Amino acid sequence: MAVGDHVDLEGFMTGVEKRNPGQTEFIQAVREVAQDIFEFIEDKEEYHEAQILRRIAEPDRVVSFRVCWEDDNHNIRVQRGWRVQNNNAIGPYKGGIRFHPTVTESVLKFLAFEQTFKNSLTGLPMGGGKGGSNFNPKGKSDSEVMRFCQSFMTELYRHIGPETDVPAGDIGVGGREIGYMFGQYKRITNRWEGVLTGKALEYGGSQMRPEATGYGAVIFLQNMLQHAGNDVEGKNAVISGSGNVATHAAEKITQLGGKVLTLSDSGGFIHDPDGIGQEKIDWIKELKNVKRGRISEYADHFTGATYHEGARPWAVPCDVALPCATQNELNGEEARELVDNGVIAVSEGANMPTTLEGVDVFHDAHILYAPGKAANAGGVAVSGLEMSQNSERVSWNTERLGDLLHDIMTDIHAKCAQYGGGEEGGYVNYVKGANIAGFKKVADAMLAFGVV
Ligand SMILES: NC(=O)C1=CN([C@@H]2O[C@H](COP(=O)(O)OP(=O)(O)OC[C@H]3O[C@@H](n4cnc5c(N)ncnc54)[C@H](OP(=O)(O)O)[C@@H]3O)[C@@H](O)[C@H]2O)C=CC1
Ligand SMILES: O=C(O)CCC(=O)C(=O)O
Repeated sequence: MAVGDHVDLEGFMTGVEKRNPGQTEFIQAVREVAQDIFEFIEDKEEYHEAQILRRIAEPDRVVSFRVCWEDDNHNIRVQRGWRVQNNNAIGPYKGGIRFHPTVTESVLKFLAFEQTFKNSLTGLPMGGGKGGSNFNPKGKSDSEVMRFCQSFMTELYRHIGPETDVPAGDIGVGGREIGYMFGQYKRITNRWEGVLTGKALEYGGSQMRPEATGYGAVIFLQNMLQHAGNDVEGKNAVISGSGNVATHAAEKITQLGGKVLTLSDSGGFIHDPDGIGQEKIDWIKELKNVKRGRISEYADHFTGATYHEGARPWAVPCDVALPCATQNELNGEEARELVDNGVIAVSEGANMPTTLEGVDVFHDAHILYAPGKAANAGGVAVSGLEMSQNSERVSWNTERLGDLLHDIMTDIHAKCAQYGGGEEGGYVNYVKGANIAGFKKVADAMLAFGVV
């Protein structure tokens, strides 16, 4: 037996905490996975012997670099950039880039760790990675964003490639930023290749990629509800965020006959009892993606809607909730409020938006609860399909991609139900299901490689 084998969960977590001091988000993400995996591998000696979980919880590498750029007033600005390459057992590293002032190494390590399980769940050959910078694109001119992106890529390009690591967008990185980064990669390397996903259709992007994460989270929600004999139709939904994921989740809820009551940004949330239907969603997309405005402006524009400064939307009574903004945006108290108000299902468009205490509240109340690594996997899944289209030099149509997204989300639901089912009263623990199903494929690949 190898040294350190068969430590219990707490012993394992003590080691993770010692090796990653102060990295609270990373430690939280590892704990959430480890508690299920310890139970799963209890009688599976080969995973213990090969120290599989310990190895997945240690990124293959973390690259950190300086990003210098010049603002419009000719001041030299210095930011930090990172790429965390967590695990490439089943395919090239794959995962988004986040530009936000709250970005730290801990945040990117948690995201890359989660991505490893998520990408495995999609069934596509993709490993897990994530990158970003503490750069804040808000309030910057297009020229400033372009200069920052070019400088960021001038270092990043040496660590990525279509067979090595394929980044995409995340918070603060949308079509504009992907365009600037792809242009710079092409300029430096003199190669046109599918090194980024989330590209525009004109230069190798995929149909359905912008919609995929939000639509996927609602398809997963629909699967959970149908598995329990219910449906999205007629349900009131509370959604947080007003970016790519939130607006497309709202769109899909509306298409399936539900009513969206709220959206938010980091300033507060809007509540529209009449429902935020397609026309209003289009208005918000324009507000956020073109005018780069604040969600508070919605309440000035649409009568009947109210804006709640500095608050989150979880106290608004609803049937289903979709956190689609950021990590730890839904705590234990808010989860209890949702449960007390009669929520029946929660589907996470964001990554780790619910605190560990909040997750326990949902499980104790037997709420249908889908963790981000399963529910928001539609985005990276269509990114994987964008990679396939780029390699083949073809473009598939919207219908084909929509069908593939639907099938992949339905398959992820089935895997979660397989590994997370069998609980009292037929309850499915989707966290456990996602963790085990995601882990197993990566772990078995790692076993095949021996000690590397
Ligand atoms: N884009 C994708 O394909 C995928 C995204 N995700 C996850 O979904 C979530 C949203 O990403 P996406 O929609 O792409 O990002 P966007 O940048 O398009 O939108 C982010 C939204 O979240 C809000 N937000 C960001 N940080 C905070 C904060 N600290 N507190 C409150 N609100 C905040 C933003 O408000 P404001 O404008 O005020 O900052 C904005 O409304 C993230 O967790 C991301 O990791 C997961 C899978 C794929
Ligand atoms: O499309 C991708 O590669 C990654 C999307 C992403 O960042 C995520 O799934 O969290």
